[in-house]
Amino acid sequence: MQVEHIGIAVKNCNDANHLFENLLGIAPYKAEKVESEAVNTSFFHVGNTKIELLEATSENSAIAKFIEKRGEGIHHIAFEVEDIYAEMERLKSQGFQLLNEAPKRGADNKLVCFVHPKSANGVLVELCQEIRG
Ligand SMILES: C[C@@H](C(=O)O)C(=O)SCCNC(=O)CCNC(=O)[C@H](O)C(C)(C)COP(=O)(O)OP(=O)(O)OC[C@H]1O[C@@H](n2cnc3c(N)ncnc32)[C@H](O)[C@@H]1OP(=O)(O)O
Ligand SMILES: [Co+2]
Repeated sequence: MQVEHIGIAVKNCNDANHLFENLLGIAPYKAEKVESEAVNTSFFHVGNTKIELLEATSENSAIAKFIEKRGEGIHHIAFEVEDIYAEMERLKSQGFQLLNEAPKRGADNKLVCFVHPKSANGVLVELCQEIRG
């Protein structure tokens, strides 16, 4: 299985873009607003995976709540899956608590589903499957 991306909650995407440009020595390859999650994102390629910076666009965003409670930092790990519907069924039957009933549209042309951190050793897990065709 491949780590598709690591999500990092930031207060300000512009500032964080500069910081990560300096840290990694490369520029972000894309920025995308995801309305359904109330976030602005930007992405950096790192080896076979990506860093996703996430800034809240509303105070109801999961990112705003996270930063309020815990401050900036690593927010989630996303795993790439071939068949998100099958993985959701498999994880449900294993007792994991899924945060959405059906996959939803994420950034970067992906269908995504989240697993509650309370059922995954305190780690918010995102499953993502590329939207094909
Ligand atoms: C664009 C897309 C993409 O890549 O395509 C994205 O990534 S969007 C990324 C943004 N979207 C999401 O994260 C959507 C899924 N997330 C959610 O539904 C929510 O953020 C939850 C994970 C359910 C947490 O919500 P909320 O804080 O309101 O719930 P809560 O107060 O009941 O929190 C329950 C406990 O989980 C902890 N908690 C909250 N967020 C956490 C996180 N990211 N990692 C680890 N623990 C976390 C809280 O501190 C709390 O712990 P204590 O009980 O110990 O105090
Ligand atoms: Co993500």
